[in-house]
Amino acid sequence: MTEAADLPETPDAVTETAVDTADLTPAVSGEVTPMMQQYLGIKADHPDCVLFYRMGDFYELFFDDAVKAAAALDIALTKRGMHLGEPIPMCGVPVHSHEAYLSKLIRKGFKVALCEQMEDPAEARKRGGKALVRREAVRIITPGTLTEDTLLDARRHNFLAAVADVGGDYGLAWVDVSTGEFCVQPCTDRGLAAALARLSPGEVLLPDRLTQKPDLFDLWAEWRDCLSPLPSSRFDSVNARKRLEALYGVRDLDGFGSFTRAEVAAAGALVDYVELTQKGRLPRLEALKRLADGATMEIDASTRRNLELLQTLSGERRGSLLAAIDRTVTGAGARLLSSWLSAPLTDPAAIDARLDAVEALVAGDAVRADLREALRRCPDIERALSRLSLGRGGPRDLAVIRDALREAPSLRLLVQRATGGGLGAPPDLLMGQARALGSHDTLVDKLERALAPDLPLLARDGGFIATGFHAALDELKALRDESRRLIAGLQARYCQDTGIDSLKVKHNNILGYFIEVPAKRADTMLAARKDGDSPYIHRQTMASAVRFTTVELSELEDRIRGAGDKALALELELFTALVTDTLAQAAEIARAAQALAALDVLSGLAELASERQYSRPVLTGDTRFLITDGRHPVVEEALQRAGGGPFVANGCDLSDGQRLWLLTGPNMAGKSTFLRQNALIVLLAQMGSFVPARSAEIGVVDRLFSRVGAADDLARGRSTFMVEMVETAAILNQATERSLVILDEIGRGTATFDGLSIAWATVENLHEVNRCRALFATHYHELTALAAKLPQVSCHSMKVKEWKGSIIFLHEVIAGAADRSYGIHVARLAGLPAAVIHRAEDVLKTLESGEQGSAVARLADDLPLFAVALKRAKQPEPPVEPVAPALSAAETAALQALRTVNPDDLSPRAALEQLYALKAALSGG
Ligand SMILES: Nc1ncnc2c1ncn2[C@@H]1O[C@H](COP(=O)(O)OP(=O)(O)OP(=O)(O)O)[C@@H](O)[C@H]1O
Repeated sequence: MTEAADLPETPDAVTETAVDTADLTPAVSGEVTPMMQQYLGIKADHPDCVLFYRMGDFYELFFDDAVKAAAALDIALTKRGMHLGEPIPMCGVPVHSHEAYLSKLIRKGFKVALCEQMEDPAEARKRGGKALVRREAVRIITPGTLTEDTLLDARRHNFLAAVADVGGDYGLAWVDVSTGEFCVQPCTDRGLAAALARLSPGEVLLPDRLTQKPDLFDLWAEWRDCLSPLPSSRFDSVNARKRLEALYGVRDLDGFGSFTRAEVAAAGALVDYVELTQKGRLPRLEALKRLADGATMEIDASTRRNLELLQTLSGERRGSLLAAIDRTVTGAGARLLSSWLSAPLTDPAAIDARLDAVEALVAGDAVRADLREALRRCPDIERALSRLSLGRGGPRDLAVIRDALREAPSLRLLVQRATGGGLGAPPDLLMGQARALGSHDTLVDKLERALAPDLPLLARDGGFIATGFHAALDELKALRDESRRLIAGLQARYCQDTGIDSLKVKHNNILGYFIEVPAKRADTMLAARKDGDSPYIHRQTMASAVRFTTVELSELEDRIRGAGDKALALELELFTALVTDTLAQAAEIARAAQALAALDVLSGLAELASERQYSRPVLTGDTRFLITDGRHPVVEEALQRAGGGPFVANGCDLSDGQRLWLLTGPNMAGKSTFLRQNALIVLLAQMGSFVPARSAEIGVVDRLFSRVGAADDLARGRSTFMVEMVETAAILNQATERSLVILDEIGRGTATFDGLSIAWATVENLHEVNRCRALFATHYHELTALAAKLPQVSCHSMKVKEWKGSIIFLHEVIAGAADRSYGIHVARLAGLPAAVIHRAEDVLKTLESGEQGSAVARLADDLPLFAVALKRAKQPEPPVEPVAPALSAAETAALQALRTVNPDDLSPRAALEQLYALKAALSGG
């Protein structure tokens, strides 16, 4: 954030006296001042935005905008001027610190239109004393279109997404405006939910019409804070195709791949929106890429949340899988890692390509260390490039590009040394990155020569071109600096002449250079002036100081301003030329940026594997699942950090014949940890990472589902049990033979028998219908009886040791069902009062000896097979015959009377009377 102190006090800053009440108060009440007319005109063009109206060194907000923003920003709401006889509510933020306020507003869901002064106030004055400074909205800032580093998280993508539908098909497009990544994918409505969950966009554009579609109500509720509905006409696929063809300068978009009409409509609407918000300036957008349906593992939003992939259930990064595996050293690498983790692949060959690269870097310790060291020196090119292409970049963005590209040659050499893992040559994926790094010597050399060591954030602050780069500029700067030395000399002379030690020559934007002396010392100077023999001309009297100038000082100021203005103008010209040179190679630079990010991710994954002894998984096209000595990546790390005992590794074999594991065991024994660790191992394997296991053979998983943990979704009016059932329903309706399902304690949120029955039927459905690989943890020991009936069900339990009336959790998964649940032991551990524990033991004894237990145990034998139940479910329900209710004469009369009533014709009072009359008729009155 630029601090006030960084702002140059030079005469060239664009200023205007901050809010002048006169500009906002009409001479005749009821009229509208020219400035207010200008404001209202711009505001009318941006009705859905908060308008930041630039006035000198402030952005001012008026009327409703001021009221809303003052509350959201917690800043003072005041009143300034009059409009139609009423005072105008107003608040303002300083320009130099406005980004912090902007970021707060955007995070709270506002859109902001930035309205700038388009000319120097001096220019406006030339048109006439009262002429208004020209202003225009130069940009609309929305959550999905941010580019400033201060508004973005360096380690996270910020996607803007658009959804379109054409003839029942959906198309999803997304772009990261700050990096230029631009993709589309075809979707079904279910796939749409999973894809949005994967991208986690900051803003979602959609046609108005879709907000009314009942099937999607739930989905929109989930994204309600990010939705930007637009007129449906903006999603016209024919216009969108033309828009995209014009963007890429091609005659036919098919050269980029074949896209559905819905995809084209979504991508076109996105480009339009970006152009609209950037007021006609498009950022550099990469060639449109298509993510084929099924190319990545489908993971729905609740599974992502439950497995705490990118953040924990409480919303923190720390404690998530991402935080545990992130060893990247650059922002771009961190963003790519999070994309890979969000979208694990399903093609074994593509996964193997990544694993080959990781393996080569695991084996080459020295290469990896050098590579990571070089990457650490690479700043974020992607975002710098995007700011430059939007005309919003500064000298530091050029330096970023220079510094990162400078590393390309040494990185290329390092990659060529990555031949570890018994491979004769570096793996293809690494070599591909080495080539993509490209050669940028000429540009780097030019930027190295051009840029000064200390760079301002904004080009307009000047002083960023290195001495020696441009002779004419050096001359102007020498002249300007010489004049500044003369000013210092003048100050010394004036101190001596007046005998006032505290006399200073100062500068501000309104007066320019002036001489300032404390008020109590000014009398002699003022008196001398009256006598006519003083060079000091009075300019301004303040409470504590008096300001003067001299003819000499004014002349010097003109010289300084002349040289300074010329130097700055020349610097800006040189800046534009450097930006043009850089952008001419934007595509190559972007490729290099992506290669840097990929190298960072691959070497980070290798670092992780070597640090934590992960091993390379084997991915296949079948449905095998064999993990030996698997560990939970997050719990293992947490245990280690806390200095706890070692993590107990556990295997899992879901091969044919035991596709569905029923896992029983006491609370706290480690069931959830085991369930999750297997899901996380699959995720890691399919994203191309080594895994925390001695070995892992996994037939690629198409969809991953988890029903673990429980939380209310009060925002959507769902109780814990309802959430559980909605998630279970999604699994049973969607899991395929290639899916992996993790279910933790289904049915525990309701009455015991209801819960058991639901859990029972769920296991049967998974076994008979979904036929997927599944892990099912439960406290319902009765379920283990199913193992006898269902060939793929295999019972496992968590090993515990009883010792002196207490239990010790061994965290080891063993074959067979647990014989008891130890719930009361855990309750004792948790500190429940002894009386409650004793009473609970008595109750348990009674229950276990009673009839209920044996009744449940007989379930497996007595119930018809699930297949029979399934057949029954598929038969159409017999039509329900309407039964005419028998009514009394009084009821029939009341009903008759009710039919004749037209509620719209009744006043509230008459309605109440009718109601009394009906009640009376009912009781025969
Ligand atoms: N394999 C393991 N090795 C070492 N410690 C473990 C292991 N598994 C779990 N733990 C420890 O035991 C704690 C409880 O594990 P977890 O939550 O998985 O138990 P649970 O059986 O699912 O319990 P509940 O039924 O109450 O949910 C974990 O927080 C962890 O500290």
